[in-house]
Amino acid sequence: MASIGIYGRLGRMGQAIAAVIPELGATFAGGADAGENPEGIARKADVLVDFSAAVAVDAHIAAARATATPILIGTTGLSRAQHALIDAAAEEIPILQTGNTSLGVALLSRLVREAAERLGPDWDIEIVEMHHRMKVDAPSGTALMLGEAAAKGMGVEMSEVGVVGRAGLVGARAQGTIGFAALRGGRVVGDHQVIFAGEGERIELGHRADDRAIFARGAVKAAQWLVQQAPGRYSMDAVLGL
Ligand SMILES: NC(=O)C1=CN([C@@H]2O[C@H](COP(=O)(O)OP(=O)(O)OC[C@H]3O[C@@H](n4cnc5c(N)ncnc54)[C@H](OP(=O)(O)O)[C@@H]3O)[C@@H](O)[C@H]2O)C=CC1
Ligand SMILES: O=C(O)C1=N[C@H](C(=O)O)C[C@H](O)C1
Repeated sequence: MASIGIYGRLGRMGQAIAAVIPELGATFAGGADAGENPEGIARKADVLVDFSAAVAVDAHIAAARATATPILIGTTGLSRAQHALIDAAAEEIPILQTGNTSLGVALLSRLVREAAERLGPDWDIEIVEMHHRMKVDAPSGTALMLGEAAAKGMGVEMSEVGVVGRAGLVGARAQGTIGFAALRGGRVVGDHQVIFAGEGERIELGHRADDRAIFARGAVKAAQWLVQQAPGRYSMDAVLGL
C-alpha cells in the first residue's frame, strides 16, 4: 500500500486528493505547504504528488531527488527551465509531469493528435479554456498539453506555431498556427475545447471537468503506478496504457 505525500496539501487539489486516498487503497503520509520544509514529508512518503505553485516546484523536485522518492508534478505554469529540471531529475527518480490527471483529458489528447494528423494544414486549430477566477496561470497546463498533441499530429513544434491570445491589429491568421484563448470566472473547475475550423465546417473536441475528484483519483492512481517504475520521465498515457 503506497503512502502518498502531498505538496500543496491545504489547497483545492491537495484537499481533493487527501479525500480520495483511502477509497483507492493508499495511505496519506502527510503534506507540506508554503513555508514548510519539503524534505520532511519526502522522507516519510513512498511517493509524492505536487499540486502547489510553480514557484515551489524546484524545491519539491530537489527534496524528491535528495530522498530518492518518486514524484508526480501536477502543478502547472512551469517554465522551460523547470521542464529541463524534470528531465534531469528523471535520470535519478521516477517522475511524472502532466497538466491534467483525468482519464478524459488523456483520451482527448489522443483524439486531438489524430484529428490534427488526419485533417492536415487546411484546418485551423484554436484551443479555448475556461477556469475559476482563482487560477493564476494561463493558458492552462491542459490547453498547452492539447496544443502539444495537435502539434505532434501536424508534425511541428508547438514552440514554433503557438499563438497565445490576440489583441489589436494582429493581421490575418497565419496558416499552421495553433491559437490559445483563456477565460476566467466563477468556480469553473476546468473546461477545454479544441476547435478545428475548415472551409465551411468545424469539428469541436472538448472536455468539461465538473468535480476535482476526477483529477484527484487520476493523481492517486498515477502515484500508485509511479512507485513501481524505474527512474524516468512519464506521462498519463503510460499510466493508463493509452
Ligand atoms: N494536473 C492536474 O490534473 C491539475 C493541476 N492543477 C494545478 O495544481 C496547482 C494547484 O491548484 P489548486 O489546488 O487549485 O491551487 P490552490 O491555490 O488551491 O493550492 C495551492 C497550494 O499550494 C501551496 N503553496 C503555494 N505556494 C507554495 C510554496 N511556495 N511552497 C509550498 N506550497 C505552496 C498553497 O499553500 P498556501 O495556501 O499556504 O500558500 C496551497 O496549499 C495549480 O498549478 C493547478 O493548475 C489543478 C488541478 C488539476
Ligand atoms: O488550476 C486548475 O484548477 C486546473 N489546472 C489544470 C490546468 O492548468 O490545466 C488542470 C485543470 O484544468 C484544473
